[in-house]
Order: sequence, then structure tokens, then C-alpha cells
Amino acid sequence: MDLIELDNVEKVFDVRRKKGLLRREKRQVRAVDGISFTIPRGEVVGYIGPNGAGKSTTIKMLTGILTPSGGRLRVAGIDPARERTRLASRIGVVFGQRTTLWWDLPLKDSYRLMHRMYRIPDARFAANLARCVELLDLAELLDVPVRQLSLGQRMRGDIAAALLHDPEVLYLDEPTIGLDVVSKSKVRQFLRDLNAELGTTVLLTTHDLTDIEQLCKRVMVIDHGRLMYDGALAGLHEVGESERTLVVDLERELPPLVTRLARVVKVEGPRQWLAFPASVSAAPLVAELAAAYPLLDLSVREPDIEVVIAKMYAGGADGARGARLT
Ligand SMILES: Nc1ncnc2c1ncn2[C@@H]1O[C@H](COP(=O)(O)OP(=O)(O)OP(=O)(O)O)[C@@H](O)[C@H]1O
Repeated sequence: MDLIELDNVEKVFDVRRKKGLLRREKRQVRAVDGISFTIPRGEVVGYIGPNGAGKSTTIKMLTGILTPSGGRLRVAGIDPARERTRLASRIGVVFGQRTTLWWDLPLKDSYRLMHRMYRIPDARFAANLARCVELLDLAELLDVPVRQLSLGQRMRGDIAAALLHDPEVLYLDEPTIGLDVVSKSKVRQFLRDLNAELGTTVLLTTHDLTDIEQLCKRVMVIDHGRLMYDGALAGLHEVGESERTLVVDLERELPPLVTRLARVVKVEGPRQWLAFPASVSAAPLVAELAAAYPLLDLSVREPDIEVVIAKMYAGGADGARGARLT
């Protein structure tokens, strides 16, 4: 059964803007504009899009913080806006830019409060806390007040807090924002293990595409409140009309190589970079070059996902052509 179901969900905000000294202009912002998707139990899905695309608004509707203006939305069969308290025991939420921990209390006191708030059975709480402390490296931090934690430490503390009550689904809004490389990698490893061992469903919003590449097989792209792509991460390359790069090392410096199968995009001494469509095989190109030029070595580079996504955002709705949409 699908754990998360959205059918034509909309969220419209009424905004008032000052216009002149006394006049205020009323305007409507369609933050989410008719989105439909389903997420089965156990999946890790990336939810990406440019600033203001509607990602946080979607997550807030999925937690029940915001009520949709239209459409149908269910999480574990529950209507989040109507039964927010009942849903709270089934979901975990981490907002990277805010903490759910008590600022002045040591980390462990925040966890004790959650133990009581969520009425978590004692044995369950102890087991979950022990697991998070071990896997997220929290032992040294439990007695430290939250305000004294670094961003990376606090984020790990927040992720543990979201998991103490065994949620079926975890929403992560920018969980690696501002973290250093080591902390990012710890958080990603933890999420991978969580999904593999406990089957927790994860919906992940991020601007860091490495998060997506390392965690998600499926990705959804939203722009201007609309779903532009929903499918395999690999499929994005086709939608983005992206290119692979053949890097060739020649025996000596030569003018840009001539072939109809690719175009030379960079020359540096005896090394040349040739771009060709990601959807075609490199074999004929390699064969042609090997027959015509003195090659020493070669390698093929996959398209850079950052470039693919940037193209897609820039293309607006047109960028969605060919995308698999649910
Ligand atoms: N409470 C609100 N009142 C009015 N407009 C809002 C409100 N919350 C969000 N918006 C608007 O809705 C749109 C979508 O915002 P949202 O925060 O969902 O985007 P986002 O994809 O999460 O962006 P970011 O990547 O910058 O966090 C934006 O135009 C934003 O200004």
C-alpha cells in the first residue's frame, strides 16, 4: 500500500503587499499547483526544485501544519490537516534550518521530554535512543545544552529526536545544509542504514544533489508549484538532453579532433574533451578516433547532475517534456 498519496493537491496563499502609503494590494501565490504522486512504503525519494518552488509547503501539508486549498492528501491513510495529533506519532520531521530541540536544555533532556510527549514505551525509547546515540555519534553530546552544539552536532541531535518514536515516514527538509563534508557523509550513511534496516520511508528535500545521488533512486522535481519530473534519477539525464564527455590523451598536442559524432569542448596540451549525447553509445566514437588519431588513453565521464538539473530549471515547463509524471 502507498504510504503517501497526493491527488491534485493545491496550496494558495493570500498575500497583501503595501502599495503606496495607505493602499494594500491583495495577491494570491500558488505555492503548490495541482500536485499528484504516491510513495510506497520503504522508498527513499528526493524532492528537489529551485528556491520558492513549493517544496517546504508540500512538506508542511504532509505534516498537517498547513491545510491544502484543494485536492486530496493522505499519509498512512490519515488526513494530516484533520488529524495532526494522530499523525504525529507516525511521522518524523527534520527541518534543517530550525531545531525541534529545547535550546537551553542538554540534549538528553530534550529526548526525555519527547519520551513523555509521544508516550513512547520505556523499552522502545531506550532501544531507539541507544541506536541513535551509537550510529549518530551522540554519546559525548548528551549532556551539552543544544545552544552549545555545532550545526552538524545539532543536526544529528535533531535526526535522533525525529526517530525516537519509531516513525514510519521521515520528512527531511535540507538535512545537510551548512554541514561540513564529514558530517554530511555521517548523516547520509545513517539514513541509508535506517532505510535498509528498519524500512523507514524517507522524503528528502535538498539543494545538495550529492544527497540525492547517494540516497535516492527516485527523484521528483518541482518548479512553480508543479511537478516537472517524477522518475528514476538516471532518467533525468534523458530529460535534460545531457551529454557525456569522452576525455582522450593523445601522443602529442594536436588541433581539435574532427568527428561528426562529438564536438571538442576543451583542449589542454595533448588532452582533449569531446561532448556527445548521453543517450548514445561511446563505442563508434572511440573506434573512429582510434583509427584516425594516435590515442594513448581515454575515459568517459557521466553527465554532471548539477548541469542537468540547472538546464531543467532554466527550461521551465518546457524542460518537463518527456518526463515521466505520475
Ligand atoms: N506563509 C506563506 N505566506 C505567503 N506565501 C508563502 C508562504 N509560505 C510560502 N509562500 C510562498 O510560496 C512559494 C513556495 O514556497 P516554499 O517555501 O514552499 O518553497 P521551497 O521550494 O521550499 O523554497 P526553498 O528552496 O527556498 O526553501 C514561494 O513563492 C513562497 O514565497
